Amino acid sequence: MASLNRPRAKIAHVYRGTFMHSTQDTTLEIIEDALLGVDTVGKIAFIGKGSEQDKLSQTFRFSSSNVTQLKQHEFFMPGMVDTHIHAPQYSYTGTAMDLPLLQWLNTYTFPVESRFKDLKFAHRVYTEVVKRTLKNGTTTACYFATIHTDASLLLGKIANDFGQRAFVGKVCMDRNKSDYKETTQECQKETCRFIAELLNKKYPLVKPVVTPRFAPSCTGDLLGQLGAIARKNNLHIQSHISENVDEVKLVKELFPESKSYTDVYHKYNLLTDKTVMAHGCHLTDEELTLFSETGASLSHCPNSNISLCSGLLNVRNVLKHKVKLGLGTDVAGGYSASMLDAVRRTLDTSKVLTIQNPKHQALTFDEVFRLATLGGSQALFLDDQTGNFEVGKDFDALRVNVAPPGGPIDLILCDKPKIQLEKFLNLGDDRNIVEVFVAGRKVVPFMEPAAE
Ligand SMILES: O=c1[nH]c(=O)c2nc[nH]c2[nH]1
Ligand SMILES: [Zn+2]
Repeated sequence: MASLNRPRAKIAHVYRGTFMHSTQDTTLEIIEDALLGVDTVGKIAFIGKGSEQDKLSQTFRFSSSNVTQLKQHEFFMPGMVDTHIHAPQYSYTGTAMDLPLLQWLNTYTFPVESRFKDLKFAHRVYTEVVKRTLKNGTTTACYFATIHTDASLLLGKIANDFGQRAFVGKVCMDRNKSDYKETTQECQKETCRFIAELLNKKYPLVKPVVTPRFAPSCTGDLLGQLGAIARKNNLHIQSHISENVDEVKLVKELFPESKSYTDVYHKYNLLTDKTVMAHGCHLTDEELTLFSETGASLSHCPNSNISLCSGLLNVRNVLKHKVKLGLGTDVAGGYSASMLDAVRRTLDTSKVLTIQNPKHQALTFDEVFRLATLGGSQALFLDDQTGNFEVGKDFDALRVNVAPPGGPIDLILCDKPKIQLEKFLNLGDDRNIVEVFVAGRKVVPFMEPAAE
C-alpha cells in the first residue's frame, strides 16, 4: 500500500527502483520496485509500489517521462549523518596519530587551528572538507570550526554553497596553556555575533551550534554563559566527553565540586535534547542515565577512539540505557572523513568487545546502518526532517551503484539488495556513490557554487 501525503507542492522528480532505509521499528526495510516522489520543495511526497505507477501519477500529476528508473545494481539509501567532525583538522587528516588526546591537542591540533585566522587558508581547507564529505555520502555534518568567528561563518557559507545540511560551531575556549584561546568575555561576545550573523544569512540547511570545546578548555563561567546562550536561542549544543582516562581525571581536578564529568555539563545547562557529546568511552552507567533523562545524545567516533588509543565505546550498553546515538568521523582524531569508515570501525569495535567478553552481543551491519542514518538524525534532533524515506521528510539520499565499472566491488555470488547493501557498507567508496541529494537537490556531482 502506498504511503501518501495529500498532494500539496508539485512533484519535481520521481524515482523507481530499490530503496533501503531504517525506521523506528526495523533496522532495515527493503522496498523493491518502489516509486518515490519528491516535491518542488525537496520533500518526499509519496512512496509506493512501482506497480501502482498509473494510480500515483494521477493522484500526484506526474507523467511517466518524469520517472527516473534506477539501473541494475543501483539502490537508494538515506544520506549519512556525520554527528561529529572538525573541519579545520581535515588539513592534517591521516597524520599525527602517535600521541594520546591531551598531548595530541597541544602538539598538533592547537597550532593548526590557530592558522584559521587566515581566511584564505580557511577557505581552502573548508572547501575541501565539504566536498570530500559530500562525495562520500555525508548529507548532514555537525562541524566544529575554530575559535575564529569569521572563518566559522565562512564554513557555514561553503556548506550552504555546496548544498550540505550542516551545523557549524565556533569553538569556545577560555582556558589553554597556549595563546589559542579567547578571554571569557571575548568568547561570549563572539559566540553571540557568530550566532546572530549565521542566522541572519537565512541559509535553509545550515545552523549554528553552541560549541564549548570540552570542559578542560573552558572555565565554569564560560560554560554557564554558553548554557544560557543556547537556552535563550533554543540552539543545539556540541562538545566532547569522557574520551580518555587522563581527560576524565583532569576534569575531576578542575571541577572538584561536580559528581562526574556529565554532571559538569549538566550543572551549566549544557545537557539538553539538542546536545550531542562526542566519544563518551568512559561514561558510567549513572552518567548514561543522566544522558537518557536529559535527552542528550552521543556521537560514537570509533576511528578516533582507536587512533588516539582513547578507549572502546560499548554502543550496546549505550542503547540499553536508551541514549540516542549517531556516528562521527571525528576528523582528524579519526583519519577518515568517510562515514563508511565510521560504519566499519563501529563494527570492528563491537567485535573487539565480543572478543574481550563473549557475552557481549556484537552489533549487526543493519544496526550500524541505522546508526549512520536515522540514528544520526535522531542524535541531532533532526529526525522529523531527515534520516529515512518517510513521507514528509526531506529527500536526503544516496544513489548507490554497487558494481560500477572500475569500482571497488565485484558482485559474484548474489545480488540481492541486502547483500548489495552489506557489500557497499563494507567495501564501497565514493566510486559507488553515483549521486547525492540533500533536500531534493542533487549536490553530487557538484553544483557550481553561486557567484558572489
Ligand atoms: O578527538 C578530539 N578532538 C578534538 O579536537 C578535541 N578537543 C577536545 N577534545 C577533543 N577530542
Ligand atoms: Zn572531536
